[in-house]
Amino acid sequence: MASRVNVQEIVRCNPLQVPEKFLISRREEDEPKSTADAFDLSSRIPIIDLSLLSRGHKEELNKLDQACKEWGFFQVVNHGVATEVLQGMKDATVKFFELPLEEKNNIRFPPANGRNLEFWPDSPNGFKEIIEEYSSEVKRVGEELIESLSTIMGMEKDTLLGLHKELFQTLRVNYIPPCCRPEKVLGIRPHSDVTTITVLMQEDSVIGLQIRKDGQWVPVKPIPSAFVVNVGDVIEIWSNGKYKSVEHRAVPNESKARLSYASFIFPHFDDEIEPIDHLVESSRMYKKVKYGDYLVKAMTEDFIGKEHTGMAKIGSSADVAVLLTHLL
Ligand SMILES: O=C(O)CCC(=O)C(=O)O
Ligand SMILES: [Fe+2]
Repeated sequence: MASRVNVQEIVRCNPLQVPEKFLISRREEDEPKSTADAFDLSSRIPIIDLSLLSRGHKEELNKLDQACKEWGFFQVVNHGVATEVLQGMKDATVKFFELPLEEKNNIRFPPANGRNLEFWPDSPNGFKEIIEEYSSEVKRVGEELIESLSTIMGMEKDTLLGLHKELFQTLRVNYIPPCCRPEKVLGIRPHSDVTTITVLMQEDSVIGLQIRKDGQWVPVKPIPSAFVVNVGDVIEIWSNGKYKSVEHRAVPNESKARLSYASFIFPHFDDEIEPIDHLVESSRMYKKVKYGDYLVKAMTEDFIGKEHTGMAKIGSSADVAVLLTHLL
């Protein structure tokens, strides 16, 4: 198999030289910087107690509603996933990243079709097993959150889950090496997630995730053992824009590597996504899209930030282009 670019090797061989392709573009340099205001906003990112939420606690459901409307992001505590499982996942992953480069280069890339243990590497010892344990716990957390989303969207608890012909889940571990020029480099470019929801575990001691809010890049300060959850594009479309799939990015740290564990929860490729009738108040903002087509286009074309959501927006430039070709 052809070897892939390995950022650990790049940093090991030449820690002071950042390759051109990792430097932020001019367009991204125009982005707002994180200011004191951003740090202030950061302390207002909602914190949701899953045990209350799942028992139908009214106040907690209201908090979720506000969080999805105003932030698109929240942290989840009291989720019931044992600390040993969270730590076990982190420990095994660190061991995985310490494996020799040749061994990592021999790993097959899975097709993007959801959770399948067959595609995860056998070493380090116990890696597959902890991934399975961690992922099934995260799936339970994801399902409980989707049930509460269904409730706050004015539907029966199981309606949203039922709109998924099948509920898929994938796990991506992001590794961002320490970087000598953190202000010039982006670890993960600005994007919104093409998911129903994303459940992220971050390092307890390294800040890296930033979300776009009120024209600022707001850091999401880790709360030990909490998950960071964000509403994805699918919920934004189903709710006709009431709940926001918010742009976010990850920046490197000067002295420490940062790992993050993103579990993406999303529908079947054949599912058709469109605003749910009773959530359309005045005008319909999104048209019907086939999830698989939307995902593939979002992943393969050169979009920045939330540009790809234009594919589903009524009245976007993509729409006008189609109309023009029909008229000509
Ligand atoms: O590393 C992070 O905190 C964010 C990861 C992320 O946004 C993603 O994997 O989609
Ligand atoms: Fe993301």
